[in-house]
Parts: sequence; structure tokens; C-alpha cells
Amino acid sequence: MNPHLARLHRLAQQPSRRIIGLMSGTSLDGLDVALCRLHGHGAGTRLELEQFATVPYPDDVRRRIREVFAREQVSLEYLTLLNPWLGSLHATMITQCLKQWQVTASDVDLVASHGQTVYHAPAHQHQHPDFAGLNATLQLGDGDHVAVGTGIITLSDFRQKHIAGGGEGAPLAAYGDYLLLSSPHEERLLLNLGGIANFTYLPRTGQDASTAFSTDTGPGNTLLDATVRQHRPRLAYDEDGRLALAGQVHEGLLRELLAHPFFAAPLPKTTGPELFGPAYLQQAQARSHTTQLGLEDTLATLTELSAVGVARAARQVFGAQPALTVYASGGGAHNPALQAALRRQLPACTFATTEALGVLPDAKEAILFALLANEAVAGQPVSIGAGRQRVPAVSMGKISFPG
Ligand SMILES: Nc1ncnc2c1ncn2[C@@H]1O[C@H](COP(=O)(O)OP(=O)(O)OP(=O)(O)O)[C@@H](O)[C@H]1O
Ligand SMILES: CC(=O)N[C@H]1[C@@H]2OC[C@@H](O2)[C@@H](O)[C@@H]1O[C@H](C)C(=O)O
Repeated sequence: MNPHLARLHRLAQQPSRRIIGLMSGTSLDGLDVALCRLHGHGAGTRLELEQFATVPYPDDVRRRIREVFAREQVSLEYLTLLNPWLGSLHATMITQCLKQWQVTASDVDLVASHGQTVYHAPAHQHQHPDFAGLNATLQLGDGDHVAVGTGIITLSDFRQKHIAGGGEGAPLAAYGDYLLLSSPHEERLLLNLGGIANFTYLPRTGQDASTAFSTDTGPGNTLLDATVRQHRPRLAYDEDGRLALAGQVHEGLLRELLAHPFFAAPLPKTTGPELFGPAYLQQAQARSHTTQLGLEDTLATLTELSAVGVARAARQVFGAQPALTVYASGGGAHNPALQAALRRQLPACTFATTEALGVLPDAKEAILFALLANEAVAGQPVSIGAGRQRVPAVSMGKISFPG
């Protein structure tokens, strides 16, 4: 038997596994690396976060990813080169983290690598006549390169199975949230405020699990970051929402932004910067005659847009006045302007971060992939929503051996 297969077989039978979860999201701020100890699997999973770091992407890495990121047309040669290059880069970043944490690679059982989403094309968003109705998504950072570069068995490319099973390839958060954060005492809304905002609805454990699901709600930080970069090229984002807090929401621009059919579409749904990019903003500005609106007012309006997107989706699930505890995570949880807008839009909700549930908000997405890898190796196809349409019951992740 291939010794790696024998190792996997042993790993699957162990009471616990040490797994590195990786995520590099749409904000392109860096690679999130979460070293986790996972005990058990399925509903009995217990997770300890041993170490966490975000390894920042140098400007040159960001520049290379942006050559293809969310673009309809790119150089095929460039794309081909970027795939193994990113896999090797991620392997180097993991190795650096392990060195810093004084952990040897042989003491880690698995790497769970999300890769870098460069294009997300759910059927409702792409207009390609040759592929009507087809959901597709593309993550770069080849898993074989991660495995060989680290010496650790790697699972990668998690989203394809979700699509093959009838989903849109995202959000996958519901699976991890369900395994880790369901409570017998309260229904929960877990709100991730990354480049794109999404939430997971979790009914109380013991209630009908088939109502659990996650959905994107629209832009989180992506339009805010792009607008800040355009006006202040030296800034990566609006730190602590200071610029947005100094501005006023422009109702006309907000109305035009919200006129996009995405906001009225049924849940669950997914999206990305392919839709919520500069062209979307420019068109809404032209229609509302706000091309000259100042930076602060534009950011205040875009912040409100992110909050309204969340609130509209929440109302689709819970009715006119949702009254729940919302547990936020992701970079937007650090943005006071966005937090204030969410409180305005969802006045009956109580807001906390996932820290209150023992999950570091910045690490939550990287942890998700460690959970999915744990299920793929030691568990069952994760079944929430009883295989409901767009929430398929599948094992996710492709396995790469290091040799
Ligand atoms: N102190 C802060 N003030 C305002 N915004 C912040 C702050 N800290 C982080 N952010 C925002 O969070 C973003 C990074 O968020 P995060 O790391 O969750 O994104 P991501 O994982 O790339 O996104 P996605 O979940 O869409 O893949 C930054 O680009 C910025 O917009
Ligand atoms: C295609 C893709 O990479 N989508 C990401 C992105 O970032 C946030 C939101 O859009 C979410 O749908 C998803 O990531 C998280 C980890 C998810 O799948 O749950």
C-alpha cells in the first residue's frame, strides 16, 4: 500500500488530528493560517485553535493576483503560471509559520487549503450563452505544490464538490458553523464580514437541522476597499471606518446600488467582486448623478449598502423585525462604521463577535477548512439541510500526497 494512504487510514481512525486550515479571501490581505487540534468528527467535533497568523501578502503578490482576479479576460499563460506559483508560495508561508511556532511538519497531520478564488461564476451571475445554468468557481494555489512544499498531506479545492453536488460552490461556512457552533439554547446568525458578506443561520440543535444554511448577502468590504484605494492609493482600507463615519449616506446613490436584482433574489445565493466591482459602482453613480460625490459620503453610502444587504437577507429569513444575537467575524467586525450601520438596519438584534463563542473572528474561515478536511478524512459527508437544493451533503477536498 502507498505509505501516504496507510498514514491517511491511520489518521482517520485517530481520536484527534492536527490540521492546518488556510484561507486567503477576496480582500487579498494575506494568507490566514490556523493550526487546529480537532477531536472527533461530525456532531461530536471539538476544536482547539493552537496557533493563528495572517501572513501578509507583499504588494508584489497582490499585484500578481490582481492580474487575473475577477477579470473576465486574462492571459492564459499568466493564469497557468500563477497556479503552481501560489501553491508554492502558500507552502513557504506555512513552513515559515511552523518554524515560528516551533512545530515540525511531521507533527501536523493535514493541510486544508482553500486557495485563492480568482473567479466566481454562479449561474445567476454569468451571462455566457454556452454555459447557461452552470455554476462554476476557480481557486488557484495547486494542492500538490502545497503538499510537496510542506511535506504534509494536503486537501484542497473544496468548492468543486459542492458544485458537483448541486450547490454554487459557496458559502461553505454553514457546514463548519453547524459542526462547531450549533447551540441547544439559541438560534444563531453567524455573520462574516469579509470582502463579500455572508451569514449562516443555525436553528437550535434538536430543531429541524434542514433549515440551517448560509448565503452571501452582498458586498462586505470589497467596494469600500476598492474606493479607498482609488482615492488614497497608499491606504489598503478605511481604518476604523474613520472616513465613512465623517460622511453622510447619499439616499439616491444607495437606491441605485440596491436596484441590482441580486438583492431581491431568493436565498441562498452567492456573489463576488465580479459583480460588486468598479463598474457596478460607476453605473449607479451615473444613474444617481453622484460621480462627483466626495470620498467620505461615498464610503458612508457603501457602508450602508453592506448593512442593508445583510438586513434584507435577514428579513427574508426571519420576517420584518429580526430579533437575534448576531455573531460577527471577518475584517468588517473591526469596522465601527459598518457595525453602527448594522445596528441601525437591524435594531432588534443584539450584536457580538464569534469571540463570545470561543472562535477568534479573524480565524473563523481558516478554521472552516480544517473542519471540512477533518470530515473528509474521518467523518461522513456533512449533512445539513438534508441535502437540500444548493446545500448538498458532500465530502469536500481533493487529496494530495507529498511524494
Ligand atoms: N480596523 C479596521 N477598520 C476597518 N476595516 C477593517 C479593519 N480591519 C479589517 N478591516 C476590513 O476587513 C478587510 C479584511 O477582511 P477579511 O480578512 O475578513 O477578508 P477576506 O477573508 O479576504 O474576505 P472574504 O471573507 O470575502 O474572503 C480589510 O480589507 C478591511 O476592509
Ligand atoms: C467563491 C468564494 O471564494 N467565496 C467566498 C467569498 O468570501 C466570503 C464569501 O465570498 C463566501 O461565499 C466565500 O467564502 C467563505 C469562506 C465560504 O465559503 O463560506
